[in-house]
Amino acid sequence: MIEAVGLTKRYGDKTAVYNLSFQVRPGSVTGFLGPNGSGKSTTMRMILGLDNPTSGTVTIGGYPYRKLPNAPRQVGALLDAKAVHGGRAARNHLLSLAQLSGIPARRVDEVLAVVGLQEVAGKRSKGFSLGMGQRLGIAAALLGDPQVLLFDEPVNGLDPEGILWVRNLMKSLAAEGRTVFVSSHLMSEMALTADHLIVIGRGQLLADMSVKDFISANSADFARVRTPDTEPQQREKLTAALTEAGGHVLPEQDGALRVTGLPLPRISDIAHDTDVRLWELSPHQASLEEAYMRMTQGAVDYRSSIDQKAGLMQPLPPGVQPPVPVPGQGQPGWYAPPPPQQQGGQPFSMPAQPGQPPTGPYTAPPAPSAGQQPNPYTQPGPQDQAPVPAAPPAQAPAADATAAADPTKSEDAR
Ligand SMILES: Nc1ncnc2c1ncn2[C@@H]1O[C@H](COP(=O)(O)OP(=O)(O)OP(=O)(O)O)[C@@H](O)[C@H]1O
Repeated sequence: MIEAVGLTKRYGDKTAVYNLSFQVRPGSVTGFLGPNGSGKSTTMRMILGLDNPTSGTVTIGGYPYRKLPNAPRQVGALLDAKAVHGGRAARNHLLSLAQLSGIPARRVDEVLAVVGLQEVAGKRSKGFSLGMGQRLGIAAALLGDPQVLLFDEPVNGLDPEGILWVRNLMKSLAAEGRTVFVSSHLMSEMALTADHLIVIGRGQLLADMSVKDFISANSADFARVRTPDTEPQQREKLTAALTEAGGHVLPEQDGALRVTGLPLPRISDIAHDTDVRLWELSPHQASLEEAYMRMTQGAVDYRSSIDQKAGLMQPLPPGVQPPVPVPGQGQPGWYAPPPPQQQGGQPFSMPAQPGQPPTGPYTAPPAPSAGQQPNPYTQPGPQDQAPVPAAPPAQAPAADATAAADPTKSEDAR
């Protein structure tokens, strides 16, 4: 089991991970989700002893990684598939890792077969595609037949067949009773692969629950109801009547209402009884991806904006209007579909102010009590600062935990 308690990591004045506590249990795949820069890789590096926590602890089977007896045989990891000596053939790369960890050479051919790289085992990995590199990194993680496996974005660059293969591999490793911890940006992929989810945003815990619970909490049916745009009082009248009847009504960005807790025929009857005309009454199901994006939306550091192409625009011909954003199809600067403006608080929300606990059923742990360190989230929000690309980690993670000691690494620089 992997256990983090109050894990915090600061790089100068940047807090990458804050007060993170969770457990990753054997026998299941635990998905580790969060937007870009939310602290997933930093957390994984701390688990593997490649970075020291500023405070808090993280252990594997009760030991910090560096004190774990025979660590490379107990823990395998894929952190950065590109962190290999590119001039070396795939088989030789694995052989050197095996030698360093006291693993018999014949194991190399076994793992090459598992990941499907036998045909290219004699080729230098610098010619490998992203997907082949991922497979080589997975082979390195499997070398010691470890009980605990960590994979940082393992499906990155894989084709659909490769994604399916990784999904099945993770599941079969967990079915053998191993602890499998796998990070991803993709809720849709994790919903198919993982049994349990740990979701973080800006280094803080947003959710720690089974996928089953996540699905039952988030895939509820809802009705979309639209009243005439020209008569806003009709919308208010219907909102009041539906709420009184026990429904939960959320206004949507484009003026429609999202109604849960009432079947469609009942909504229709209530509209009829209150003399409200309907322009739309349709059944929908919230997608998990949407629920995840809503959950993490307040914690997104890097948002895109509309490409203005200011210096490149041709003058429009007389009488032609510039295009306007289409309601419901996203807005400039939105990373995710905008959340409904809720009447009872967001179901998932980040702290509105640094140090304040978030509201909602899936919330970060309570703010630290007296004596603990204050929440250091004092960086300006994304609106307050120009977006900057995520800085690459100062300490390049190795392709697997054993590769940290790869003495050939400096040859890459030649
Ligand atoms: N060595 C470092 N020095 C300074 N800042 C760092 C370092 N490593 C990570 N960070 C910062 O810490 C934050 C968390 O980064 P991290 O790579 O852990 O996020 P992530 O969730 O893995 O992101 P992604 O999904 O984009 O890979 C980012 O703001 C990043 O810039």
